[in-house]
Amino acid sequence: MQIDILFGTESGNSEMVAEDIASAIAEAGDVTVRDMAGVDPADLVPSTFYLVVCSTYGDGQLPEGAVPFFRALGQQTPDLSGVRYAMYGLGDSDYVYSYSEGSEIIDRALTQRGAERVGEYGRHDAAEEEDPSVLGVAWAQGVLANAQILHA
Ligand SMILES: Cc1cc2nc3c(=O)[nH]c(=O)nc-3n(C[C@H](O)[C@H](O)[C@H](O)COP(=O)(O)O)c2cc1C
Repeated sequence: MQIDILFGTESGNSEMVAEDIASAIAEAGDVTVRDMAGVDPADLVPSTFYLVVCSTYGDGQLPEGAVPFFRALGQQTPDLSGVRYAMYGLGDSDYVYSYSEGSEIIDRALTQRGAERVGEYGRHDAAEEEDPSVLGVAWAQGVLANAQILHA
């Protein structure tokens, strides 16, 4: 199955995580990594499974790279029925009132357009010690195994 990893980043962490996930799951099928900044949400299709990796900036805002994608979701209102995705948010719980909100903004916008979120909502907290890629790879492998896209 085609797996498309979409990252939304401001300072590069989400891109690094997306690339590391792609390397780890390369045997699952055709895996691509794309910056959300260059993705038209109207082009998302049910035959592809999407892994979305997105950080939070400002105070609960989208990272710069995710803004055009979010705007296009609101302006074009594409019908994303049948599209399945899983979400991994990067954030920092020191931002007590806006922890991981950027990914949640994208998550809400996708479900409002009819897409279906699948599996565990992954999160990396920069206030903790864990490596975002190690957690992200384990998250992706779990999601893909549960969705029977990747065999554990
Ligand atoms: C200026 C700034 C603002 C941030 N604001 C938030 C925030 O509101 N909520 C949150 O959960 N994390 C916040 N973070 C943490 C980032 O989401 C975290 O460092 C993440 O790993 C960055 O990923 P990126 O490099 O892909 O953008 C902020 C980080 C910076 C530097």
